[in-house]
Amino acid sequence: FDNEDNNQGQCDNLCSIDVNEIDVSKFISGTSEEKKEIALLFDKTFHEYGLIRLINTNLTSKLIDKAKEFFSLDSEIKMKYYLNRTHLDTPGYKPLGFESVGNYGGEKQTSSVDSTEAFFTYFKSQSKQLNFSIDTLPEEFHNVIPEYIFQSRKLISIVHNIADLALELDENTFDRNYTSDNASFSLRLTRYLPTKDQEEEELAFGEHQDYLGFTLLQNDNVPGLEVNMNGKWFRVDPKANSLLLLGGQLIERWTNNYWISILHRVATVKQLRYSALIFSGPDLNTLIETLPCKNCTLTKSKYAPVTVQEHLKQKEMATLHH
Ligand SMILES: O=C(O)CCC(=O)C(=O)O
Ligand SMILES: [Fe+2]
Repeated sequence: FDNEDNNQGQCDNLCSIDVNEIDVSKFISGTSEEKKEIALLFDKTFHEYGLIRLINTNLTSKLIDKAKEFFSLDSEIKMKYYLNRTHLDTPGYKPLGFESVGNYGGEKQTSSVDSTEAFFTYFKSQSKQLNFSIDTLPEEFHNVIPEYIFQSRKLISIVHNIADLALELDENTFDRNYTSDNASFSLRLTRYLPTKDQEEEELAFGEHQDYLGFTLLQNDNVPGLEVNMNGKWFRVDPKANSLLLLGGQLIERWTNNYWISILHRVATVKQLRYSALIFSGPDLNTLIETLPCKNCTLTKSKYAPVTVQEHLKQKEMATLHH
């Protein structure tokens, strides 16, 4: 990690940060020595920063291309897919102004006019069997969403393998919690509208930590993502053909704060901006308590054990109070 432009002392607003990278295909085909080396970098990076870049993965940018097509449809057409919050198994569209995203507090306010729209797909098991019918998806997504779900589930498993190795835990420690039909994965496609030449910098998505396990974040080549490290905000510049990996709050709880769940937010920018996020969550009845890893157990557990379901309930309450 480097603060790229720090030396010149002239980052015009925030400095950008250079994110450590892991070559996933090298992990898959690597010797056990190479795997260990990658796990070591993963461990160090999640301990110090909580953010890593993945390259050479099985995920392509096809989904983002299709998201651009879908979001450019007339609002009337998109509204046919309106998200029904009581039927979360059915994928759906959240229009502009539906709810203010991520107004979680923090020093900076989110834009007063909600400037994001999204398409949500909740999914569960790791099989090719989907928990929704393909017909409920807009045509643009018929091929790409099932494929993305399947491939991202595979990638999350590999991330879990790296995490097991990094914490010197038994094989399958992480992934075995994500296998029942009760696991809570979701795909969120988002379009952020550009700023309207305002003087004042605003946020499109307020500062927050993700709630659950690991998050895969794919952007198009547009800036906007900002992360907080040791109290200071940095820009994360986009990089083609890569994904970012973040840990949610359960990663912090599982590791007793040895690994970091990074605080992040999205600034409004001058271009349209798209992102595809996969949030991975263990089975709802999994009890999250400190894992038996050496660095996790150096101090007494900072958290009481909690089930994923209880944790989610507490989070929903917390956002309601903002
Ligand atoms: O769109 C992005 O780049 C990040 C959005 C985000 O952090 C989230 O949806 O949790
Ligand atoms: Fe997030």
